[in-house]
Amino acid sequence: MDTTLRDGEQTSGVSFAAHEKLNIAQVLLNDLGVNRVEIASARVSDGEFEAVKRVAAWAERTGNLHKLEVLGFVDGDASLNWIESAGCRVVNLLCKGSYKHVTEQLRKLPEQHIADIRSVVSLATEKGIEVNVYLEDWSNGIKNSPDYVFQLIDALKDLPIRRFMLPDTLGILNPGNTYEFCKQMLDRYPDLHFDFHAHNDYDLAVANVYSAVRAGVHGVHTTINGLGERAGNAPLSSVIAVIKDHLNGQTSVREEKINAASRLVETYSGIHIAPNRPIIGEHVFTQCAGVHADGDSKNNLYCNDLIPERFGRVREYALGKTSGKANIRMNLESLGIDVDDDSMRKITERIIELGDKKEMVTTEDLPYIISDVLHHDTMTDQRIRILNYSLSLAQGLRPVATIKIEIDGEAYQESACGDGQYDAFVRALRKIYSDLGRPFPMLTNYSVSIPPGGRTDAFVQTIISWNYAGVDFKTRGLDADQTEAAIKATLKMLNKIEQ
Ligand SMILES: CC(=O)SCCNC(=O)CCNC(=O)[C@H](O)C(C)(C)COP(=O)(O)OP(=O)(O)OC[C@H]1O[C@@H](n2cnc3c(N)ncnc32)[C@H](O)[C@@H]1OP(=O)(O)O
Ligand SMILES: CC(C)C(=O)C(=O)O
Repeated sequence: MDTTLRDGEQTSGVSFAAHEKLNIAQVLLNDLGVNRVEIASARVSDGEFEAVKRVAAWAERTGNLHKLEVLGFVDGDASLNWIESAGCRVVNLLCKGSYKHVTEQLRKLPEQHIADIRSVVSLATEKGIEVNVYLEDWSNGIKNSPDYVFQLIDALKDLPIRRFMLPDTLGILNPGNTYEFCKQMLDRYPDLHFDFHAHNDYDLAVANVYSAVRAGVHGVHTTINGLGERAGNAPLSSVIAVIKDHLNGQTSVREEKINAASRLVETYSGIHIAPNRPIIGEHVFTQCAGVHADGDSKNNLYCNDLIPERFGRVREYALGKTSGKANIRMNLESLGIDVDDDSMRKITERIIELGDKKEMVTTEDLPYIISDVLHHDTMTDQRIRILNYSLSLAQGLRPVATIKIEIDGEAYQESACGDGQYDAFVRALRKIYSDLGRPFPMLTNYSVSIPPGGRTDAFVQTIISWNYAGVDFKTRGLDADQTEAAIKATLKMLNKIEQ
């Protein structure tokens, strides 16, 4: 069960708009093939009610309604009415899984709490709403008040409850005791369905899911990109890979769709994915060390089972201080450039030198480096050139760009207004491309930074991400002026798409 839209939205700073919730639910159920999604907590807000209504209407039309779940409270008919009016049919009832939570948060005796739960379950059954039960703070409960946990389950086990869901609410478990506690539940209640819900406070969420599955739980909860309260939940990407590769298990999730889903949630949530996050991080399929690149060219000696293509990604070879000839050759090959051994040595030396200065080098920088190092103009191979441009910026007026470019020796000129100087530049460029009937890539990200480590000569680095014919790539420009850096990155893109 994926709870990106409920626990994931409990990440500090995250709030999904209704259309974003709908889109994420569609991606989870249609593209990824997740079995169930938890889309909200009941009673949260009017906006949340509208969002749930919208997702439920779509799910009803497409036969997915039984896969939508909403967290509800033990509050008589209040949560149930909310869920019913929003058009949903499954409640995940938030019951207290530790003695501490019942007595200190609800300030009730276990018997009173059990009576309240019974009454909600009975109301839900009357309304035709299916019930799953969360045992909130179960990990603490099973450690410190197991008698209460068993009293609760003994009292509920014969009610129409489809699943009992065991949360490690505070992320306090480790792989050893997750196994032990889950096994205890499964052995004591062999006829009940148990889900495990991990939290990542000790960075053990995925390891704990691994142990819970080994112990035999029937379902696990995940979120895209590991979003969730505090340090988050178990990320779907890693859980799917671990179940397949380490537990020899099968899931319904289509691995090759994971990357696109992660990027979508990254955009909607505004929570950046760390570049070294397994499976989905930007750099996790990039080999940096020369020895690794060399080994890959000799029967993929440095590849494991996490083949990037499994997850809709590609292997890359970084260029920098730790590059050897193998890294550079792989990149040159991808550009269709062949150089002799002496030139290769000189290019390698220059890239190492740039790496020593903390400069980032991308594949698209290579033709420029080659021109510079070999003192011959490989740039004559460049089919597109920017001949002239003027950018205007005036108080109270929209910026205007006039540009003149050359494509295969033919010059073209256009002007356009934009929201900023670079936007105006790109709009003018788009006009030329559109008049010529040439496709133009989609700009998917734009970041400006000082090169890592800072530079005294005040250079700025603009890295632009593009998508062209379904392929994602980046180009980089370095200049004292931010807009000029972006224009340099754009020129690299224009020539890259011609290859
Ligand atoms: C571990 C988890 O992730 S649990 C996540 C549960 N989901 C959420 O909390 C969703 C977001 N929450 C909200 O929008 C709000 O907190 C609401 C609408 C649920 C309640 O709002 P408020 O009425 O303002 O109460 P507030 O948030 O201050 O306190 C929570 C109340 O719920 C009670 N409560 C806690 N757990 C439960 C439960 N399982 N069932 C019923 N009531 C509960 C608390 O005892 C407290 O009641 P009190 O005010 O009478 O002491
Ligand atoms: C909803 C609750 C049970 C939860 O997310 C947790 O305890 O971690």
